[in-house]
Parts: sequence; structure tokens; C-alpha cells
Amino acid sequence: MKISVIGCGYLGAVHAASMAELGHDVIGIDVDETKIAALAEGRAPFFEPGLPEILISGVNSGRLRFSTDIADAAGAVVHFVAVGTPQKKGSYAADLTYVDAAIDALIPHLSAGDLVAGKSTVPVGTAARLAEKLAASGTDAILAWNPEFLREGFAVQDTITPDRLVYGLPPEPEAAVRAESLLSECYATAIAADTPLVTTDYATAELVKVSANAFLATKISFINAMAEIAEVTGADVTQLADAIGYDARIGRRFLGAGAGFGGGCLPKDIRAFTARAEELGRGESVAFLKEVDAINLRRRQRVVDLAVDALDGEVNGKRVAVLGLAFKPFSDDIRDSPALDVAVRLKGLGADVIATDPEAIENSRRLHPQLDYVTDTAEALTGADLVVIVTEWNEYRQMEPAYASALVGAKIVIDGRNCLDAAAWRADGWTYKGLGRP
Ligand SMILES: NC(=O)C1=CN([C@@H]2O[C@H](COP(=O)(O)OP(=O)(O)OC[C@H]3O[C@@H](n4cnc5c(N)ncnc54)[C@H](O)[C@@H]3O)[C@@H](O)[C@H]2O)C=CC1
Ligand SMILES: O=C(O)[C@H]1O[C@H](OP(=O)(O)OP(=O)(O)OC[C@H]2O[C@@H](n3ccc(=O)[nH]c3=O)[C@H](O)[C@@H]2O)[C@H](O)[C@@H](O)[C@@H]1O
Repeated sequence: MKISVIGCGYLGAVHAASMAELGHDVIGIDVDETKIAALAEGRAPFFEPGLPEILISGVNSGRLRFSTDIADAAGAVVHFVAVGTPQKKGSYAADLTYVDAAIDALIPHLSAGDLVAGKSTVPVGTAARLAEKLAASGTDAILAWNPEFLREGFAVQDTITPDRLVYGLPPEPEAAVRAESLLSECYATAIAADTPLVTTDYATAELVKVSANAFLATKISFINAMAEIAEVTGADVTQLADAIGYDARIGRRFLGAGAGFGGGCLPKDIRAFTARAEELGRGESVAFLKEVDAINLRRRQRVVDLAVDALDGEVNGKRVAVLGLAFKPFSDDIRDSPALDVAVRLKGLGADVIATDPEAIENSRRLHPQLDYVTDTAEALTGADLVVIVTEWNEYRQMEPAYASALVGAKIVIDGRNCLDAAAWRADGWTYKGLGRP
């Protein structure tokens, strides 16, 4: 199957390479020349485990090509749209400029019967509007909405073996049949493996995506709210999470209390959902998401407050080792990263912040050149008056307290991800502070 993927960022580059890996003939298109130059040479422009291998094999096989020229999408039968939908400046709403620009640019290159498959996360109602735009353009192309549920860090595996497929199909029966059959040809491997498939109308597909992210965000903020209560009662939120997590109806996953959620999706998606619900006159239905957001943002400040307390209020000139900058491990993504935010806030208070991360230093430096970055964890720890762990990379999780003891100036650690063995660190003489833990 000939496929184009418009937008080759964290989602699109993985989608393009994965489709080629599955045997399709793929052209990836992006307006970013630097990104396309790297991808065309088989180099991943960001860190994503497994991506370099499938990129290089796709490019070498000739099944995977990249271009900045949208005209090169002509000839493909399915066109996946994976451009960004960031938060609008000064508003909670999603910025759909890139989606509209991509569709407008694609229209002249479409042939009758082509399928445009939206993958970007969009406010409910967008697909219906774009379908009208396609119809008005006179092209006989079909639109489907095919939301994506991949997690960064596991993006390749989530694309090749998704846990479900959702097709938001057009209302016209013939078009719906063609759209479903083309999508299922793209995902033939997953279909053959009996991956659950939900075929819906546009609105349901769009809502499935934002409600999934809203639910995950709510689950994290729920446990972080319990952490806040634990903090004033002396309870331990990690034990609480274990205990409620044994109830299969609740489940332990996404009950990790800590510095809260970040990234290019959960924060902006719950805000865009709130904005869209308000436009629809149903703001009250998802008003709780504002509380989810507020709880989440409080937890970053909580890490900073614990740091200030640990330094007896004298932050100025204190050497603080910040371990972790990415919004989560196995990613170099720093979009709305709680870890980077904590580092910046501490620097703003006058601390001498030495920050490190296995993958996210380059991205962090570009956005926040005022921080001092070191690639070596030992160098970050050397002489530190305080250690703050804000991204739970394995190398931080598995660090021996005795190893860190030999390097630091003072044995105080704030575990912003509750990822350390508190008892072991305390036994080694450390002052250990977790979030929502006594
Ligand atoms: N990153 C993720 O894990 C996931 C992202 N999504 C959704 O996918 C969409 C894309 O997200 P990311 O890949 O993270 O964003 P990103 O910012 O990494 O990538 C977006 C790409 O689109 C390109 N672009 C913008 N306008 C274009 C145009 N007119 N033509 C061609 N390319 C254009 C940009 O240059 C950029 O490379 C968003 O709606 C996001 O919510 C959904 C599921 C997972
Ligand atoms: O729409 C998207 O882009 C994607 O958003 C999330 O994926 P992702 O942003 O890659 O990361 P998650 O693993 O969901 O983590 C998000 C944030 O929540 C935090 N988190 C996660 C779990 C937890 O228990 N506690 C917690 O604070 C992480 O540290 C991270 O900052 C969803 O999990 C994906 O299904 C979805 O496709």
C-alpha cells in the first residue's frame, strides 16, 4: 500500500517508519527541512527506542522516503495527517492552524478515492469540518479519523502492536466501507492478530482520544491529590496506591504519585477538551479537568518547596543536582516537563542548579540556556548540597546511596518520582523526602 504521512514529529516519524517496517511504501512529509534531512538519511531526529533501527532499514530498503514537498504525497492512497495541535497562545484551546494548513496543501495532490486519515489529536467536530473542506475542494477523497494512542518511549511497539484501533468513519456508507478497508490494509498485521477494532463516527473517535488522555491525567491527579492528603496526615501514598491498585477495578498503573504529568499531550489535551466543552455549552461536564490540571501544577511547586525547606530556606548559591529533565524516562521530550520546570524554578530562586539527563540535555539547553548542564551523573552529584530526582530514569532509580554519598556535599535527596528505596537511602544516612510519603 502506498502511504503518505504528513508531519514527521514524535508521532509521524514513528508512524511512517513503522508503516514501512510493516511492508508499506511510505513517503513522510514535513515542513521542517532539518528534520527531513536527518530522516532521509535514516537518522532519528529525536530519541525513541527502536526508531533508529526501523528507520535505517526502511530507508535502505527504498520503502521509506522523506520530503519537504507535499507534491510527493501524490500517488499515495492513504494520507495520514500527524501534524501538531499545540495549545494556542493565551488560550486553552487547541491550535488547528497546522492541521488546516496540511489539509489545504494536500488537497491539490489528492486523487478520487484517496483516504485522508487524521491521526492528530483534535477537538471534537474538527473531522466533520475538514470533511466539508475536502468535499468543497471538489476532490473525491474520503476522510477518516484514526486517533493514535502510542506512548513516547514505547512508540514503535505501540504502533506495530497497538492495544486497539479506532476508526472514525464518514457517514456515507460507501465511503465508510472504503475507509475501513484501506485502514485495515495499513494495519493488516494488527488486524490479523485480532487487535480490538472500534469503528465509530467522527465525533466518537475524536472523543475517544481526548477522553482516554483525560482519564489518564485524572488518574494521576487523583493519586497526587491523595499524596497531598498523605502529606498532612503522615500517611504513605505509595502504600496507598499499592493497596487500592490490587483492586482490579482500579489497577496500579498510572497511580505513580510525584511531580505530576507533563509532555506534549496530557496537559494540552485536557485544556483543549475543557475549551471545546465550553464552546459546546457543556463546560460543567468536564470542569473537573481544571482541578486535575491545578493539582498537577501544584506538585511541581511541591518539589520546589521541599527543596527550599531542605536547604532551610537558604537557596541562594546552593549547589542543587537536578537528575532528570525529560517529561518521563525513555524520551528526550521536554514539552511541559515537570522536571525541567523544577530545575528552572530552583534556578530562579538563586540555586546553582547542575542539571543532567541521559537524553534531554540538548533540548533543555535550547529552551533554557541559563541552566548548567552536565552529561555525567557523578559530575552533577559532586559537591551537591541537595539532590533532586525528577525523572525516574533507571540509572537514577538504581543508584546506590553509598555511591552518591561519596560524591555529594550533603546527604539530602528529594525523590520527586518516589522511585528510590527510601529505607535504603535513610539507612545510608540520607535525609530522604518523597512526595506524599512520611
Ligand atoms: N507525541 C505523541 O506521543 C503523540 C502525539 N499525538 C498527537 O499527534 C500530533 C502530533 O504530535 P507530535 O508528533 O508529538 O508533535 P511534533 O511537534 O513532534 O510533530 C509535529 C510535526 O508536524 C510538522 N508540521 C507542522 N505543520 C506541517 C505541515 N503543514 N505540513 C507538514 N508538516 C507539518 C512539524 O514540523 C512537526 O515536525 C498532535 O496532535 C498530538 O497530540 C497523539 C498520540 C501520541
Ligand atoms: O496522546 C498522547 O500523546 C499520548 O499521551 C500519553 O503518553 P505520553 O505523553 O507519551 O506519556 P505517559 O506515559 O502517558 O506519561 C505522561 C506523564 O504522566 C506522568 N505519569 C505517568 C504515570 C504515573 O503513574 N504518574 C505520572 O506522573 C509521566 O511522568 C509523564 O510526565 C498517553 O499515555 C498515550 O496513550 C497517548 O497516546
